[in-house]
Amino acid sequence: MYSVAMMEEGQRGGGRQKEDLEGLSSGRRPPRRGGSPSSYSVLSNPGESASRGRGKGIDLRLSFNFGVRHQHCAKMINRIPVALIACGSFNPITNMHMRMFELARDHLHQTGLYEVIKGIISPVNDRYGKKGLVTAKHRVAMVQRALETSDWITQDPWESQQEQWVETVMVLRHHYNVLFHQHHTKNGTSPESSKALKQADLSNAQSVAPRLKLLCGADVLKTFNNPNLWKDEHIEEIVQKFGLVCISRGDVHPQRFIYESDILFKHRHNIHVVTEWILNDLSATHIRRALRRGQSVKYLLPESVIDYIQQHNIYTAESELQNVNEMLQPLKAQHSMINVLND
Ligand SMILES: Nc1ncnc2c1ncn2[C@@H]1O[C@H](COP(=O)(O)OP(=O)(O)OP(=O)(O)O)[C@@H](O)[C@H]1O
Ligand SMILES: NC(=O)c1ccc[n+]([C@@H]2O[C@H](COP(=O)(O)O)[C@@H](O)[C@H]2O)c1
Repeated sequence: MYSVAMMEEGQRGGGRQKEDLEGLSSGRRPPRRGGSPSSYSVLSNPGESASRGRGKGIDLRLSFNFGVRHQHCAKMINRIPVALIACGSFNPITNMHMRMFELARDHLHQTGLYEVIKGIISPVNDRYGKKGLVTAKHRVAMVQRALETSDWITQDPWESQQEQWVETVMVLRHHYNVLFHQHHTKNGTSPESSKALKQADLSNAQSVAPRLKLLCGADVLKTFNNPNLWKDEHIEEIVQKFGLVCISRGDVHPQRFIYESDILFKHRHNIHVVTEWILNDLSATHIRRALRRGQSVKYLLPESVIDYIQQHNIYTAESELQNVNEMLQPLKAQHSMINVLND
């Protein structure tokens, strides 16, 4: 069902996204939608961040925020709704994981094409087999605490609750189906009527089914290169049918991997590369190491997560030995296939 409903962005709208991306990378303004003179500068509005999220403080910003929010909503009309999903270990979740969502949302809004409607964090299944991976029960609880401060990023433990490790494309298919059904329930439409609407113009934005894009760091894009880790047809499905938002990580820039891969290059217009200019090398591995050594991790992850880690004494020399002699599940599957072929 989802394959009918989804389409590569570059195939629609006469390649407008391509223009937008080129416009952005060259510093040109992306083309405006609906002729509004400032429709792309949604997030450059100084009141914007105050109008999102917190919003509980009663002060003079209230009336100002109302105006800004109203303006913000007006600017979001006719945009393609997008949900972003990040799959990973989150062992533990760090500030950078949440920042990744903020960077991606800013970027997509600034294209003038999309409205990001939600973020989803999907912690990997315990059977993934990664060294030092603590149980999903703890990783999910930590993500839950971290997300208390976000009004748009959510967590979905579906992946972690499956019997086995699940390939990322399956996770995307599952969440796309959920989104698709939620959309129709909300609008009181049938999935069939939406297929026709998808071909129609975007003026009826409420009726446009949301897209789901995979959000990841450049290191994940780099692993696409490893044929034992990812199947080509899965990579193709991810970039063609869903789309990718990839954040640069340290000095790892995704453009090279896109250029060097035929599949990624072919679907490059469905890959959004976002540069994080505020460089930091924050990773869950660094956090676990510091914790094992009794060093402070304050300001690298939310206080509520640090409290949880301390209460449950999660990261120790022992926990780091989890799966130490294990092969990653995707490699294992490939390995057994090669053995069968050799027999
Ligand atoms: N500093 C960062 N910059 C950009 N992306 C990041 C950063 N940290 C994590 N990510 C991204 O977040 C997602 C989830 O990552 P994951 O849970 O594996 O965290 P990690 O910090 O890379 O973990 P580990 O150090 O254990 O490998 C991945 O797509 C990863 O690329
Ligand atoms: N073939 C696949 O679908 C495949 C292969 C390797 C990793 N992954 C996913 O990528 C993410 C990587 O997480 P880590 O960076 O923590 O290893 C995980 O969610 C994992 O399930 C998927």
